Amino acid sequence: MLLRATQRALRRGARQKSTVVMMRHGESTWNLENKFTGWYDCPLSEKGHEEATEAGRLVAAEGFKFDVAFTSTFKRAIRTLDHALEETDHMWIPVTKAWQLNERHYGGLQGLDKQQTVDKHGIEQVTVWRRSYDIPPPDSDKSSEHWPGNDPKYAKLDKHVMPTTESLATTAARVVPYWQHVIVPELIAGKDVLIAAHGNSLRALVQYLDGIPNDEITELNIPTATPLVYEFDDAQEPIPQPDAIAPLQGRYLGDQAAIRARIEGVKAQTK
Ligand SMILES: O=C(O)[C@@H](CO)OP(=O)(O)O
Repeated sequence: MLLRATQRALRRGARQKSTVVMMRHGESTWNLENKFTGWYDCPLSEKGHEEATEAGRLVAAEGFKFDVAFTSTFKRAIRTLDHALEETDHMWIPVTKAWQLNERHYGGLQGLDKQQTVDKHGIEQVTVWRRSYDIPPPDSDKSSEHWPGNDPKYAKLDKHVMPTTESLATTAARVVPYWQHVIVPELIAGKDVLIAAHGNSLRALVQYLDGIPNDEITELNIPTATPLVYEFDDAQEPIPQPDAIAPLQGRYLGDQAAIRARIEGVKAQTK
């Protein structure tokens, strides 16, 4: 019945809008300690749990409804999604945990203190590692706990696709196809989607959605647990939202001045 109604509406040329609310996880224990995290599976800090709960309340206050949710294989994102689902009373919807939405792998930098890394290598080099489009951090050793090929979580996956490091470009090479082949079909089916993921996997996604040039994405930082709302038209193109902070076309929910301060806070993790 629903399918027929949707098909009839599309034949009549009606615009079918879908909503995707995405959020980076709340503060993790390694964010708190200012360590490069990447694929290290640390939990949310106490503040991270509070941030994620507050993010869920902001989404609930706007009355969004969701049909499906996506997150990564990391507990900081999974717990953030749980808080959002609980606050919005959507704990019943199907959740997919996909490694393709994982944080960018930080290679040999994982576990290092960000400021000490600046002190050792200089701010220019560290900014290239953190934010350049296609220059990855040094590789992680394949004998190290930081190589996902040694993690039982990924035992069923082809070890050849498990990264030793990733740039934003190589992160996008897994995030964007996942969006196109798994999430877009949900939008085409008329579903509304909630995503909890990571600073750099979301940077890769919004770069694609908003057509942000490679030399501008370097300036984009995504704050923790701040809902980012995208509306899509019936061609699955983002509809520019009022109050969006350029170059994004989606809008953040919450106090805009506080959000801008949080964005600056992410940038200032290395000085
Ligand atoms: O350490 C990381 O994995 C990421 C996100 O926390 O850090 P950055 O913002 O420096 O890319």
